[in-house]
Amino acid sequence: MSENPDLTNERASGTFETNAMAAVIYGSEKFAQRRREITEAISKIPEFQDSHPLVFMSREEKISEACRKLAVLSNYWNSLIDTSDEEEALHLYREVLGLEGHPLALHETMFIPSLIAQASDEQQEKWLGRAQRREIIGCYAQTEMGHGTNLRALETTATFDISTREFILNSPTITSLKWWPGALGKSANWSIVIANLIIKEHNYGPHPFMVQLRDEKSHEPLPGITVGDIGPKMAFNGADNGFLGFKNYRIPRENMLMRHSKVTSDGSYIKPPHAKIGYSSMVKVRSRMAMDQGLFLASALVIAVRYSAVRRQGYLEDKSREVKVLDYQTQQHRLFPSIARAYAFIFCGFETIRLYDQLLIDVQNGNTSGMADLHALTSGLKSVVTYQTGEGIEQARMACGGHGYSMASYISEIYGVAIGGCTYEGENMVMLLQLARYLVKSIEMIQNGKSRELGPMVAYLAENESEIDLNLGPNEYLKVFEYAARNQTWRATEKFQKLRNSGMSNEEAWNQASVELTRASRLHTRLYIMSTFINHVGSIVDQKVKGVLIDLLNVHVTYEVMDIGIYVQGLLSSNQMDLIRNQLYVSLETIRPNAVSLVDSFQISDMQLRSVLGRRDGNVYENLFKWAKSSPLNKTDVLPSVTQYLKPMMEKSKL
Ligand SMILES: CC/C=C\C/C=C\C/C=C\C/C=C\CC/C=C/C(=O)SCCNC(=O)CCNC(=O)[C@H](O)C(C)(C)COP(=O)(O)OP(=O)(O)OC[C@H]1O[C@@H](n2cnc3c(N)ncnc32)[C@H](O)[C@@H]1OP(=O)(O)O
Ligand SMILES: Cc1cc2nc3c(=O)[nH]c(=O)nc-3n(C[C@H](O)[C@H](O)[C@H](O)COP(=O)(O)OP(=O)(O)OC[C@H]3O[C@@H](n4cnc5c(N)ncnc54)[C@H](O)[C@@H]3O)c2cc1C
Repeated sequence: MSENPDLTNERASGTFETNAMAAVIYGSEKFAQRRREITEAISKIPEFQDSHPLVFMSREEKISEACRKLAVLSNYWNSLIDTSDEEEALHLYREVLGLEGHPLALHETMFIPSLIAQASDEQQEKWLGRAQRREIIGCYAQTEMGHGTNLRALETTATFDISTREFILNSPTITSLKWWPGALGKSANWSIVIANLIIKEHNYGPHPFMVQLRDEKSHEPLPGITVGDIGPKMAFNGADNGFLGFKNYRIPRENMLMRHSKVTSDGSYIKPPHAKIGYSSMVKVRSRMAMDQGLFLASALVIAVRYSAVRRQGYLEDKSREVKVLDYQTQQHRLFPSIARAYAFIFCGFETIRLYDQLLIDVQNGNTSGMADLHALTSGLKSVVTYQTGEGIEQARMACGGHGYSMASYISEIYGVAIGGCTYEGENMVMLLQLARYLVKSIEMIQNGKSRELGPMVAYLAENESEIDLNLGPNEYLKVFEYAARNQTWRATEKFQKLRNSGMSNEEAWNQASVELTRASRLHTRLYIMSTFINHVGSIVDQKVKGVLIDLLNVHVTYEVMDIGIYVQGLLSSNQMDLIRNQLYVSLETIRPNAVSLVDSFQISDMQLRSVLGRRDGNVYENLFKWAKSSPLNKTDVLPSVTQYLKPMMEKSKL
């Protein structure tokens, strides 16, 4: 069937090449090209297609479907991608497995990275190759039923038995059961388990252990292990998040991951070079989250923007033809700032992935000085991007009206998966407060006359306000954001200090200032996102692409500043606020002809999108009808439940 002419016209009105834009989004022409090649190659392999729409499947069917595809994938793996390239691998996973989770998700995102960061060279020799070849399937078991956030209160123990040189793992209470780890329930046969290291009755706190859970031949749980699935979730139902308990389960001493902390055979403990070095797997995932969430948001926007360009409802001036809903200013205001955020998140994502890779090298060379900075940055970023992604996806759903609420749009699934990110890898409020600790310390340095020692990301906290001339462009908006973040950070810190100086304990003062502190963290992070966006656009060579991204940046800076209006009242007059508001409306109009091309540029395939509304060809209505007819409820005209219950009820009522 040919493309819907409304979309053809939209594509014709674009002022740039989508391939050139994709090269900017994905960091290089080479990777953008590789993505397309991988997508193209997969589309020719029929076994990778869903056997029927995932949304009609039960959990068991979804998991089985994911396993089927993984088995097929293992035959093609080496021919489809450069296996040493993590980004290619993740693209392949996204295309084939989608976003609902699968048995290898945690293997790739946490198990292998934990081995790389935490296992000694000998341990890597033993396990890493096996994991990379997928001879074993691993997961990351840290969270317990009773504790996820407060890692110091985890209850699982690994007690060193000096006589046998083994660790004995135990789950002493119900609340100590590991609870949530992805792929633990039914798929993984090995796990990195975080347990309290106990030697001669001294608790050294949480440490990572490599633990075999299931027999490698029969896949049956090993004696001493209780393991299973935790049941259906809001989303991610293609994944078997699990529970795990230990009863006097013994593992060799060599199974404690010993790159950094060590236990010798006589039971001596060797400290790591940094107390939180064992948390690196979390930092790794957090450093990926801006990118992953940017892509979730992008997916919802591809659907909503394409659909809005073919959906006609109501009239503007021309009463002879209904208007595309994308032409309404309210629709543009609902969608375009989110397009800008999706771009901004992806740009930040590439930056934080690069920073993590550098940190990993530094730490392997004994330099842990960058850990606190990256922890603070990624803590704030994961919190802000997950929250704003959730907001943006929900707006995208509403922008699709009634059909957005149907699973045919697939937006609800994207939403459910994306907002999981507000919780996993550290609950958002908790992580904002981690960043706040860093910000408060920065203010204390300024108060102690050490402004010069501040890192580049917080140097603005020591600056004075300057005059703002909004006609000068994005950098002036950045100054507005700096003002807001600086003011709020000082205000929150001073509140905390005042409470503490009044005699309150440090903890209670912190608690009573915590809402204000989280606000400071959000503003600081949004400033970082904006400045990364500005820097990125500044570095673009292709002038057509750059021109459109400047337009998109204008949407971003004006929208973001309007959104934080309450924090800039002392800086901007109401006339200046009106000016910004009007600039935003103008920016929405400017970007309108490029809206479809901007979302096309994400190059997210129909196969991955799984959305009837977001189809690239825009043939929504005929496919919506086809999709509804394929619903299992429509297999028969009369359901057994009607025959069994409703008919007798109606018959009875007639009497
Ligand atoms: C193949 C896949 C295909 C596609 C992928 C696509 C998309 C991806 C999609 C889905 C991913 C799927 C599933 C998600 C998997 C989820 C996994 C998990 O959730 S794992 C569990 C995560 N758990 C957490 O995040 C727990 C949160 N809690 C903590 O991190 C800590 O407890 C907390 C930091 C809150 C406090 O720690 P605690 O030990 O109590 O600290 P303490 O108060 O003693 O000290 C604080 C002190 O330490 C500093 N610090 C803390 N953490 C770090 C760190 N990581 N690095 C450096 N420093 C750290 C902190 O700043 C503070 O310092 P100061 O005292 O202020 O100096
Ligand atoms: C989809 C998904 C996948 C997951 N995958 C894994 C996995 O693979 N492996 C794994 O180990 N875990 C996994 N988890 C668990 C996840 O990491 C935890 O649920 C998460 O870290 C939050 O911890 P919690 O559940 O204990 O929340 P809680 O800490 O109980 O949060 C409840 C409330 O208390 C508040 N709160 C808690 N502490 C503080 C504080 N100090 N200050 C202020 N407020 C506070 C929070 O902000 C929140 O509002 C997964 C979770 C989900 C949803």
